[in-house]
Amino acid sequence: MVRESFKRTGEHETSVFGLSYRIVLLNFAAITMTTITVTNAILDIWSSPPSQNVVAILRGEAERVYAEHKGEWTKAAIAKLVRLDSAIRESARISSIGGAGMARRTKRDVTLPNGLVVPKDNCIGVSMHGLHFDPEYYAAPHEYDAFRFSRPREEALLSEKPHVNEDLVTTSVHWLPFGHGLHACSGRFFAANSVKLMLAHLLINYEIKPFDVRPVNPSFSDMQVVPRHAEIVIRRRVKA
Ligand code: HEM
Repeated sequence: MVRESFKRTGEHETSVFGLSYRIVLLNFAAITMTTITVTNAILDIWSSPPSQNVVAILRGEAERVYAEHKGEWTKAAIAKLVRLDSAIRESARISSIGGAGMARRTKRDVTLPNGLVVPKDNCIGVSMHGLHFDPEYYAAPHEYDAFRFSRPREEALLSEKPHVNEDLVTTSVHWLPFGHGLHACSGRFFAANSVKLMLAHLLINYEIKPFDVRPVNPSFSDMQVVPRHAEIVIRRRVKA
C-alpha cells in the first residue's frame, strides 16, 4: 500500500498523514468487517432451528477435515470446509450490513436503462438488501438456510456436472458483501480464511448455547450492525 502511494504524486499521497490515514482506514474497515461477519455467523448458525442440525453438521465437517489434515489448518484444509463456507456466505447474505453496496462516483453523466440520468460526480450505490432478499435470486429469501450454497456444490461434485461455484469469495451481482467488479474487496481471500478458521476452532473446541430467537441487528443510518447487548453463553467442550 505504501509502495502504491509512492507511485503517485502529491503531498496527500506520500505525507506521513496521508499514508497513516490510508493504513488506519484500511485496518479499521478490515478488522471491523471481519468482526461483524464472524459475529453474524455465530448468531445465525446458533439460531438455526434445532431440527436442521446445523451446528452438528458443521462440527462434524470441521472435525473430519481437521483429522484428515493431521491437526493442521492449512489453506487446502480450510478449502474443504464447504458447508461452513456456505453457512458463512448465507449469513453474510441475510445479515449483511446492507445500505448501498458498490459505492462509486460517476466520472461522466450516466443514462440508466429506464432513462434516468445520473450526472457526473455523483455517488451511487446498489441496494444490498434489495438484491439479497429478491425471491428471483433466492428461494425463501428471509430464511437462514445454512447449506443454500453448499447443496448445489456437493450435488455437482457427486454427479460431476459443471456448476457455478458460489463460495465465500465469489462475488456476484446478487451477492454483494464483498462488493463486486474491479474494486471488489481485495482482502476477501484472507478474510474468508480467517473467518472460517475462527468458526472451525469454535465448533471443535467450544459449545455455545443455541439462541431461542436470533438477536436482532440494530439499524445505524441505512446499515445494520451487530447487537451490542446480545449475550452468548459459551464453554469449553469436554472431549472424550
Ligand atoms: C469479512 C471481512 C470483510 C468484508 C465483508 C469486506 C468488505 C469490503 C467491501 C464491501 C469493499 C468495497 C467493495 C466494492 O466497492 O466493490 C471492500 C473493499 C476493500 N477491502 Fe474489504 N472487507 C473485509 C475484509 C478485508 C480485509 C481483511 C482486508 C485487508 C487485509 C480488506 C481490504 C480491502 C481493500 C484494500 C478494499 C478496497 C479495494 C479497491 O477499492 O479496489 N478487506 N471490502
